[in-house]
Amino acid sequence: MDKEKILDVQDLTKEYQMGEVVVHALRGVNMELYAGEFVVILGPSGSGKSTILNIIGGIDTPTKGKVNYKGTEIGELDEKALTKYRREAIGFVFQFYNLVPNLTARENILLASELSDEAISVDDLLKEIELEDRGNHFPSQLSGGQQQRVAIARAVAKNPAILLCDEPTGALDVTTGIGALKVLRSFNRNYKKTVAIITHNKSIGDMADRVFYVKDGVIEKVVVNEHPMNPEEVNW
Ligand SMILES: Nc1ncnc2c1ncn2[C@@H]1O[C@H](COP(=O)(O)OP(=O)(O)OP(=O)(O)O)[C@@H](O)[C@H]1O
Repeated sequence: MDKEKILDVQDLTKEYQMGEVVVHALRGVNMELYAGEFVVILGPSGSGKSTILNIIGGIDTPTKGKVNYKGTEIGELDEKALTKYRREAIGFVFQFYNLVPNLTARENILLASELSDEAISVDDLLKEIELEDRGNHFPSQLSGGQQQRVAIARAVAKNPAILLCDEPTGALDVTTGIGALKVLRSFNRNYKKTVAIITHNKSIGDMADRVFYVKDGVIEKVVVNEHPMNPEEVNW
């Protein structure tokens, strides 16, 4: 069966006018995301990865080009519909976990689940991230890797179709980084969510179904892995 194309990105450009100089962050990006795929976006610093992710996620707008989500052009949505898209279709995970410090792990996840009518149960999520006995702990009482797992559960809680992750392992060491990748992979496989990860770490590409290589504001190459590795097999 053909995979469902969930997101179609066409000819995105993004320019910043910096005084006399125009910075071309994106120069015509085309990409397709398919339902249930685990996608890795690789590329050097400044190549445009975060810009792509932020535009896809509806938190930035392109200078030109289109993002089509399941048949809807997100550039044509009014503010209310765009907010709904951001809330319901997209989950974000960042390098620094951005948990609310005076809320427990459980409350951080619960807060996000209240944004959706189709939220995933917090107990299921705490189990999935192997922190079922730490739900009542505050972020400062958790390690970096544990906090990132809570941040991932929080992003998944509202049951979004697409999870966008900007350097989710950037602040973690190998062991805890692989722990975060395992959680992302299990959400991807168990809940059939599309997961897109930006990373500098080429070896993480080995666990992707599809790898996009970004260079100088364009997609230079797309590689499909017929046999993606398990997170624990990735040679960091
Ligand atoms: N607000 C802004 N104003 C001006 N230039 C910007 C702005 N945001 C991004 N840029 C420029 O756009 C280009 C792409 O930036 P982007 O953050 O998307 O790259 P990246 O591949 O995610 O980099 P990194 O891996 O270092 O995070 C860079 O040259 C950057 O300096």
